[in-house]
Amino acid sequence: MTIEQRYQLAKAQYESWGIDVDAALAKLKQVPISIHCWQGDDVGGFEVNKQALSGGIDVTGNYPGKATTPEELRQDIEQALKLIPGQHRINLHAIYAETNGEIVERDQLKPHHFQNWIDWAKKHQLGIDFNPTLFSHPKADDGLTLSHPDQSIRDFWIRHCQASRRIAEHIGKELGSPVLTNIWIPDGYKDTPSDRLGPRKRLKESLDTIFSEEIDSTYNLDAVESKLFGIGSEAYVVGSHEFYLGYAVQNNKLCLLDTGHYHPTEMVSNKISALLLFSDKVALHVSRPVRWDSDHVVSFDDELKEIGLEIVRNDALNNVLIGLDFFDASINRVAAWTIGTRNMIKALLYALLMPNDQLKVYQEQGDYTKRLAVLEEFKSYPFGAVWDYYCERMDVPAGLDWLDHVNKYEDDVLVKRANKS
Ligand SMILES: C[C@H](O)[C@H](O)[C@@H](O)C(=O)CO
Ligand SMILES: [Mn+2]
Repeated sequence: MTIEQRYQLAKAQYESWGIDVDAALAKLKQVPISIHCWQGDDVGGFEVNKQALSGGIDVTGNYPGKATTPEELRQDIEQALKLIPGQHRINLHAIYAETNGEIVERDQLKPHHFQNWIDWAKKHQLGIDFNPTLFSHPKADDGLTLSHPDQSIRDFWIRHCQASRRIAEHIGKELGSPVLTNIWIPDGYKDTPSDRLGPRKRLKESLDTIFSEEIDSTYNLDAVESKLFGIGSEAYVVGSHEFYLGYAVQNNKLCLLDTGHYHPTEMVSNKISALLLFSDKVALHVSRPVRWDSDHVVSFDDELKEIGLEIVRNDALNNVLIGLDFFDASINRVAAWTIGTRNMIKALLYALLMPNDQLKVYQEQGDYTKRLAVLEEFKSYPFGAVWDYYCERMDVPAGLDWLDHVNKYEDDVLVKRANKS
């Protein structure tokens, strides 16, 4: 049976529930996923005076063929994009600046240091998102940045964040699409602090200074990302969830929820509807924590499906800015992007193919038996047939065929690259 024939059968089954499958696919096509560039080079970046990865995050594995130049990184992303249906965005960190062999301090970064990324994004019709990088730097060696007791260190990082917002504004103007600028800092303490309030007061003041410069939201949107703990900040993180939730709501900023940044049984899917009642937009870093904030490649698991459902059933496809955040160096990095991004899109499709309106009615009527029965029944509906059809229509490989392309790319490009270095 062809993909088209399998699709027609699946479509009929979904349509018996009143689900408009073609409309679901048309909607899906419009949803951009912000794909993080840092999966491609293990969060290295291209600074001339590059430092080891710090900030309490870690990448394990040594799969051959890591991108070591901006050209290689872009080439690898292009390969992944050929295997991912839809038109997406690329999420950059400030350390991916191109400075022509010159050492440029992070507080001195300018829009032109990202011109190659902008030109490339235009060529491939991609949006860009941005992150100041407040780690892997001598001024973050003690794990403190915007909350540092030393004013001069705080000022340096404030200037870096200000520079980042200006870069984002420029990119937003150039690409005609607002850039999400997300601030994440590693600040915290390994052991029980003797003062929790002081560092948080300093962080609040630093953020107020950073955001005191008005930037048009047509070009730039600001987000703040909390964390529960990191390596070396096990006891206390300055930018906790409550801190940033309060800050974002009070200051009209986006709260960015990273799925790896909460207690292991605390689910981001359960937070989205709560936040959307107080904020027009919410941002996500979809990741997969395995026992801790391990940043595994996103899997098509229960939590991912639940995130997709929460976005779709609350009609929030335009309100939830979906970004990815994982970095696995133990497998082919192009495959990592492909698997994780396809899974995110699959989760949205899965949600679009649910009888969400009926399920709400069952709940309102107190018919929890039917709610559970239908939710379970749909788990074995022919979702894969619709997914394959979508991939084929979007001109990317259906099923596992994408892996042949990755294997060929590995032989043609990655192995040769690894052998050269
Ligand atoms: C590269 C980091 O993962 C990223 O900036 C941040 O979003 C994070 O999640 C740190 O744990
Ligand atoms: Mn994150």
